Parts: sequence; structure tokens; C-alpha cells
Amino acid sequence: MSPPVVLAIAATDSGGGAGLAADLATFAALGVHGACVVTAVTAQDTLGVRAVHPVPFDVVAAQLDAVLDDLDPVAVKTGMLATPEIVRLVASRCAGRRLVVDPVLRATTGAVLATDDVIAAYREHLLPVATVATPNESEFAALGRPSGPNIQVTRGGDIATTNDHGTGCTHSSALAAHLAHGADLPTAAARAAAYVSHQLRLGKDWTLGRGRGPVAHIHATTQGEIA
Ligand SMILES: Nc1ncnc2c1ncn2[C@@H]1O[C@H](COP(=O)(O)OP(=O)(O)OP(=O)(O)O)[C@@H](O)[C@H]1O
Ligand SMILES: Cc1ncc(CO)c(N)n1
Repeated sequence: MSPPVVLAIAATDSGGGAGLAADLATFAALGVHGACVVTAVTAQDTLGVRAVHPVPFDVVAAQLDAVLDDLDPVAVKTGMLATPEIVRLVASRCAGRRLVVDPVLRATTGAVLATDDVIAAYREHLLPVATVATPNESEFAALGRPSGPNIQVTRGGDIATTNDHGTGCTHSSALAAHLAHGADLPTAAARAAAYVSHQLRLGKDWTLGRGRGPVAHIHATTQGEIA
């Protein structure tokens, strides 16, 4: 039987820890086929964001059309959306699907990844059509503390690790993957949290880069076969 298709609409992270790298690794670990629409390219590592280059709107729209026309994803997850036009496009094309919105406004390292007009577009267009939105506390405040059953504010956790770059991306991708497998929202949320904490524990002693390292997305699944 074919795996469910999940689409990630997000930006790249050259360091491989957050953004689409985290999304696609999480999809693979959780048994769904991942499609991806690239909204921006970031020059980034475990220490911070050096540059952000948005992909032209027409190219984002063409990627989205291609995936929606051919692969019919069961669930969609959004990460960094880069411009208000892209936020509006995603809202109009993805409404009605199982839609997980992770409003990426800042990197863990503090870099600003969304301007005020992007935040306004989230409030007006994307949050109202989300199945669930997963802002962290500071993103929740920046969005004006929206209320509703589909708003699930995320809060770190008690695992002591500096390898937490991209945990929000990993968490929202796991949520989308479990929704795509047919879980209801409370079940998908519990499984996503369990996946993130399990993988955070596996990678807590890794030393990749000089800053905040990545979550060990698929480590347990593959290490026996390739070591
Ligand atoms: N140190 C931790 N211990 C246990 N669970 C954690 C920890 N950090 C994150 N998590 C899990 O991951 C989820 C998302 O984390 P968090 O709220 O820190 O994301 P974020 O701030 O959006 O991350 P980022 O901006 O790096 O992508 C949390 O709801 C929690 O389930
Ligand atoms: C590309 C990208 N998306 C999301 C985040 C949030 O962690 C990041 N640092 N970089």
C-alpha cells in the first residue's frame, strides 16, 4: 500500500537542522512520503542565520500547483513562509486539507524570519483555515495571542540539551505525519510530542557544529542497518 503524502511548505536550512531538512527527515522517519515547496533559501548553521533569499512568488506558486495537481497531499505543514503573498497563497490553496501551521517568525538563535506584514497575513488569512497552529510562546505573543481550539502553544520541555535547533519544525512535521496517517488531533499531538522527545534524547550528546545542534531525526531507525 502507498504511504500517505504530506507536503511541507517551508525554507531550506543549509545546516540541515531546521526547515525543510527537518521536515523531510521527520516524514521519512514516520512513514509518509514528503513533498516540498521551497519558499526561501537561508544561509544558516548551528550558530545563526547569515542570509535569507526568498524564492520568487511565481516559482513558489508553480511548485505548489505541481504538488497539489499531481500528488494530492493528505496533510500540509507550513514553516517559514517568507512573504505576505506566500502566506495568502497557501491559505487560499490549502484550506480544507489537514493543515498544520507552524508560524516561523524567529530562529532559535534569535534571527527575525518574518516581518510585520507577514504576521498580519497569518492572522487574517492562514490561522483561520489551519487545522492546528503551533506557535511557541514568543510567536504566540507576536501574533497577538489568538484564541481558538486550533491554537496549540508549544513550550520547550525538560530534556537538558543544546541540540534543539529546529525542534518546532520537527514537532509540526510529526503532527502533520500523524494526521496524514489518520490520527485525530489529540492523538497526533501526543505522538508528535513523544517523537520529538525520543529523538531529542537520542541526539543530546551529539557535537555537530559549534552552536545548537540538530534533533536526531531518524537516527534510531537507520543506525542498525548502516553502522
Ligand atoms: N528540551 C526539550 N525537552 C522535551 N521536549 C522538548 C524540548 N524542546 C522542545 N520539545 C518539544 O518540541 C516541541 C516544540 O518545541 P519548541 O516550542 O521549543 O519549538 P520552537 O521554539 O518553535 O523551536 P524552533 O524555533 O527551534 O523550531 C515542544 O512542544 C515539545 O514537545
Ligand atoms: C529555514 C528555517 N525554518 C525554520 C526555522 C526555525 O527553527 C529556522 N531556523 N530555519
